Amino acid sequence: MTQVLEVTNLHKAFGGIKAVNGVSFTVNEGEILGIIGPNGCGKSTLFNCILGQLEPTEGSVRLDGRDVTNLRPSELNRRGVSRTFQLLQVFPELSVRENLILAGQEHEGSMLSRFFGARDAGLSGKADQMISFFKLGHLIDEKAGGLSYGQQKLLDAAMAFMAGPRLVLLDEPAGGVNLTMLGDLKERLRAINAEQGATFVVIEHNMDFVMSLCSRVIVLAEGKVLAEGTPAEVRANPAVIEAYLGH
Ligand SMILES: Nc1ncnc2c1ncn2[C@@H]1O[C@H](COP(=O)(O)OP(=O)(O)OP(=O)(O)O)[C@@H](O)[C@H]1O
Repeated sequence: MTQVLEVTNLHKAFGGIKAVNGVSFTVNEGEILGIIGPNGCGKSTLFNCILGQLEPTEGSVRLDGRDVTNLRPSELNRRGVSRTFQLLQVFPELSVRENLILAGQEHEGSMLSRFFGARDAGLSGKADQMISFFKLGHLIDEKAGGLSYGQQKLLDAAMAFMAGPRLVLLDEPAGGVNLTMLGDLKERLRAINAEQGATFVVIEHNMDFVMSLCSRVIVLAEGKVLAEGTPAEVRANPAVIEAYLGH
């Protein structure tokens, strides 16, 4: 099995707070890995250390066997690592298609696109593919700001996959999304995984969403890995029930 991501003994302290305290895990090619845990257990800090937004105090991050610890987010993006944010990053004044083209341009490192708008640069074919894949065809020319919150989340996910990246990290994709859209989002994420072999890691509070989407789940508690396994194994783990599920 090919390992896409390997996190080894990662630590991040903020003064006396050990937000991430010796976390190690791997993500295999084509896998959907879920990371769950109670509020404040270190999920976002872990993501931000992997993505170059925070400098780990200790430990390493490898992508396809190469050390990428402390690389800047833009460099990681060029190497095929993409992410969504807890708070939406879509551009409300731009159309669905323009948002997707812009996401593709940013992957290619053209931050100038932020200033000069979404020029095509050969990306519209790919944008149309994503629009059809994420079933956004009826909204193609709508301004992103006019979409429902759930539709914007779908667009946000489509933007992260725009560059056909090696690895996508999804930060609470289900947050604030209604049940119908949640079903659509899950179905589309499953499909992109099955049909395109996309590898991704999902941080999520919504337990049902994680348990039904992910092939493997890691449970964090107080900055450490408390448990790891299939959704069924994790659900049955007494330590997990005590620390998280029981609340
Ligand atoms: N910039 C920071 N400065 C100081 N402490 C921080 C900082 N960022 C996070 N922390 C602390 O680190 C710990 C882990 O926080 P983190 O946001 O990573 O948890 P989380 O699991 O993502 O929480 P949530 O589910 O609420 O988003 C918390 O105690 C938090 O208060």
